[in-house]
Amino acid sequence: MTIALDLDDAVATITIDRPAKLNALDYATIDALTRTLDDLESDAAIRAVILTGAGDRAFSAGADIGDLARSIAGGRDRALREIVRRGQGLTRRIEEFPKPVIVAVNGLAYGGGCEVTEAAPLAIASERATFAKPEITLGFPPPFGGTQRLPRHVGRKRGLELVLTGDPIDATRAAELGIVNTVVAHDELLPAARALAARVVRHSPAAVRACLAAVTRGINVPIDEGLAVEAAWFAAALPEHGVPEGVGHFLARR
Ligand SMILES: CCCCCCCCCCCCC[C@H](O)CC(=O)SCCNC(=O)CCNC(=O)[C@H](O)C(C)(C)COP(=O)(O)OP(=O)(O)OC[C@H]1O[C@@H](n2cnc3c(N)ncnc32)[C@H](O)[C@@H]1OP(=O)(O)O
Repeated sequence: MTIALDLDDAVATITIDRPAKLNALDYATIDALTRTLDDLESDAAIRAVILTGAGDRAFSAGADIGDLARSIAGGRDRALREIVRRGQGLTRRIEEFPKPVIVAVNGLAYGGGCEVTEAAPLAIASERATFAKPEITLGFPPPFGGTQRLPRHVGRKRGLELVLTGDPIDATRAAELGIVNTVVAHDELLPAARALAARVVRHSPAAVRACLAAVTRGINVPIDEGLAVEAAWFAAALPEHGVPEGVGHFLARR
């Protein structure tokens, strides 16, 4: 099995476990990650997901180039089906997952490793982490959303600098660009990710889901459409009857 899963109270930690291959994501690993996400989504006891890589060198060196080569050798239709549609669907899944996915970047995050970090709602980097979009060196643009999310989040010129050069940036620069929320000492990475998860899961699942969805589905639409998204998810967070638990707690304080 090339992923490991640890369940600790309300938080699940998924570890990509192919350290000899710098946690490159072959199709078997991608499919295992997808199945795990399915299970975690339906497990009401799980309220947040941490995704990290095994070892100290890599979060993920991206797609397994051997698998990519086999898909591409099979022709454009096979490459589009096996790489682009599969991958765009998966990173979109992470982006829209109804529970917070926190990427804990424990090393290099290249290609798909960088795209997964871009798609996740929250990310913390080890001070040793580096980020790159080397797909251009392989002869194609990033196919898992990497040409779409990054420029939207960091601006066209800063996004294009990463996509067009393929050059790595360090964790500090990634934090400056907003690719990650914060940078911590290497040994503090998982404790920091767990602490962030704890700060979120202390709130009601309905409120967390509504906040995630309102931001994710509203961020790229015109403001009036975004306000309609916000209104819909405000309504979705309210109970059928009475007031939300947090309102009741506040009013009952005295
Ligand atoms: C919660 C659920 C989450 C769901 C997540 C799933 C989302 C799907 C995302 C995956 C697909 C995204 C598609 C993406 O847009 C396209 C790509 O990612 S293309 C690949 C991009 N990556 C690269 O180009 C990096 C390639 N690697 C390198 O350049 C170098 O390895 C390095 C990173 C610079 C490190 O160099 P070195 O330190 O010298 O180490 P080695 O090169 O010797 O590597 C060690 C070992 O690992 C093997 N390896 C490294 N990278 C890959 C790889 N991408 N694919 C396959 N194998 C890789 C390398 O061959 C060595 O193995 P060995 O030869 O020793 O057997």
